[in-house]
Amino acid sequence: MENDDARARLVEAGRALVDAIGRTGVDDAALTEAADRLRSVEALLRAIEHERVPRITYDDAVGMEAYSWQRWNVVLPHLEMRFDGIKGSAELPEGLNELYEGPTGLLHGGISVVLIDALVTSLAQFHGLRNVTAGLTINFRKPTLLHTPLTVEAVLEEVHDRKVIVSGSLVSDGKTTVEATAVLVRVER
Ligand SMILES: CCCCCCCCCCCC(=O)SCCNC(=O)CCNC(=O)[C@H](O)C(C)(C)COP(=O)(O)OP(=O)(O)OC[C@H]1O[C@@H](n2cnc3c(N)ncnc32)[C@H](O)[C@@H]1OP(=O)(O)O
Repeated sequence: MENDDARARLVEAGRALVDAIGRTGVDDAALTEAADRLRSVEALLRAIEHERVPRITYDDAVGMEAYSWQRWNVVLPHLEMRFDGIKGSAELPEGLNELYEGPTGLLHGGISVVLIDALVTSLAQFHGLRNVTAGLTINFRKPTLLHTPLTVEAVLEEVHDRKVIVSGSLVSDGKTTVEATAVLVRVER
């Protein structure tokens, strides 16, 4: 990829912008001016486009003990994933903010599912098991607070012919708030 530092700076600015758009209380004239300016920034960026948002490929993920998931995607939470044998984990040291709110002050359950699904499927990929999620059982045990450190955890439980079972959980400030079991099915590509 081109210069990682420059792209990281852009993505960080983009994440801050998305947050500011969500919370702004400025008047209509300022909203209109902001929209016009953003359209010109968009045109600048679209001068050269990738077909997809750059991300790690399946082949690169096999055996890679640490990687940044969705580092270049301002829409999804960025996770620093680590893999060690049958275990995987990912940290969000500052937790997530109101952009991801479900019940007031709490993380939306669907976002918890995204975090867990991302880690369990990536753990299987680390082991060279190319997969899609076929089934996911989720239990929301406790509310997950916003702005609270989060850890996502996964354990590779069983590997069958095509089926792979991985358990996952979300830990918020030391408490397990969400537990999951995923049935992954191995696919050709
Ligand atoms: C970092 C790198 C980034 C690069 C790559 C990043 C990819 C990461 C993926 C991210 C995770 C996702 O979001 S994945 C997206 C969401 N998921 C999907 O779109 C999947 C849609 N579903 C399908 O395509 C299909 O249903 C499949 C492929 C899952 C299965 O279809 P199939 O190939 O015809 O196989 P089938 O015979 O039905 O099933 C195979 C075996 O699995 C079992 N099985 C199938 N479904 C289930 C189920 N829900 N619960 C229990 N078991 C099941 C069957 O009983 C059978 O067992 P047995 O007879 O063998 O015992």
